[in-house]
Amino acid sequence: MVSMASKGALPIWVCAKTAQLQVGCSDLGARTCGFALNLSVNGDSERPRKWECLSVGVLAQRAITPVEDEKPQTSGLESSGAIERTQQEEAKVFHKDLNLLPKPLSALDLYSNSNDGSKVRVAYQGVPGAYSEAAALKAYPKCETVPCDEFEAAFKAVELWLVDKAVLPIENSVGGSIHRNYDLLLRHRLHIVGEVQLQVNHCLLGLPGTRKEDLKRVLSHPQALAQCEMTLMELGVVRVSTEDTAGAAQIVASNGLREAGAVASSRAAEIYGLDILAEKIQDDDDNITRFLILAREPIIPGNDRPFKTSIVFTLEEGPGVLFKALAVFALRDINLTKIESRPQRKRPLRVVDDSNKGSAKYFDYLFYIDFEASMADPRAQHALGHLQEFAGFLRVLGCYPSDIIP
Ligand SMILES: O=C(O)C(=O)C[C@]1(C(=O)O)C=C[C@@H](O)C=C1
Repeated sequence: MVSMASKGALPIWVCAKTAQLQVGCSDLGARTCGFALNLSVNGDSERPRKWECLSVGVLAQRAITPVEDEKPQTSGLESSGAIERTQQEEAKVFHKDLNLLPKPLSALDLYSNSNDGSKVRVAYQGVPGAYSEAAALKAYPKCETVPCDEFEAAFKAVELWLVDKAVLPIENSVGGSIHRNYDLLLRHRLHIVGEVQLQVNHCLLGLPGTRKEDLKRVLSHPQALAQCEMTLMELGVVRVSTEDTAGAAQIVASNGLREAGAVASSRAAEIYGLDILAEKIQDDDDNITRFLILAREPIIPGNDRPFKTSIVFTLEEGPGVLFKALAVFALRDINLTKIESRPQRKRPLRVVDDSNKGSAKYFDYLFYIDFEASMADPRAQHALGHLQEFAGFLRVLGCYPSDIIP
């Protein structure tokens, strides 16, 4: 079967002989994109000979699709006679409009040279209208935003070259850390290449014509519900968790829920056709969420503007080790902006054998630290060299320009 590679999606190539599937532009292109799927049905590991564009995936929204020339070579045997004619007929049927011909993948498709991010595809968790999407647009005003259902899907989308970057929330000034993303940072091998600080002004949304007094339930992301605790207490509504704030607005709108409201952005109200029943309903006026921008490659640390570095490490057992670890920064006048500890999942308990007093168990932690210095700064290099003396494990998660709220 051959179907047309429409604009806005990735082609899936199938080998007629082995039924191997490959997603991407060409043999080379797909490898470059890092997601060749080889599903051999009969165990035949022979190099595929005849490739057809089977269908287009829902994996991506913009075309990164091959031109005819980019198809993997067909052997002389198979390109002869009837097969060749059939292919020519198919080509006529499917490529009448030259604009529909897929464009070759170029370096510009993968990296942006422009500051507005017009060539960048950025994954975020949630649906259009989520704050994470706003954060992506703050970082790359003309980027193409790609919604993902889970944080992990956004990590994977970058790893699989489906997108260039991911923008994910890491902490909020009221609600605190988003632990899931700390854990995922360690599990995945992406690099932090930037941060976005976003002022989050929550609105209470409802179907057109509803009044906030009529609401019995309010739906939103747990972080957003926590950030609006006082307003929601006053309203006396039941709080219902959703995957993201805009998703809550979508549920209220698409189900025509008259007795339910959503805590979400004013942009979500616009997108899903809801009324804004109250504005700035967060407990703290300065409600800031900090997002991280993740990419496959690190950026070259600079010292032309303020930079931050994020690291994660473990410490060996001993008195004052955390104090010593933090001192490596204090000694060099390096300011720490964040410290977070997470349990070491594979080794949550440490058993200390002391025959006089029995066995004591302590929790073992991973420490995440952000500090205000670039890795181009010798102070930061020396601090990390010093830290290695106490750390069992140390990884630099990224070095990136600090963001500011204007
Ligand atoms: O639900 C959204 O809109 C999100 O982008 C997620 C999120 C979060 O996880 O903290 C982002 C910003 C706000 O703090 C509330 C929710």
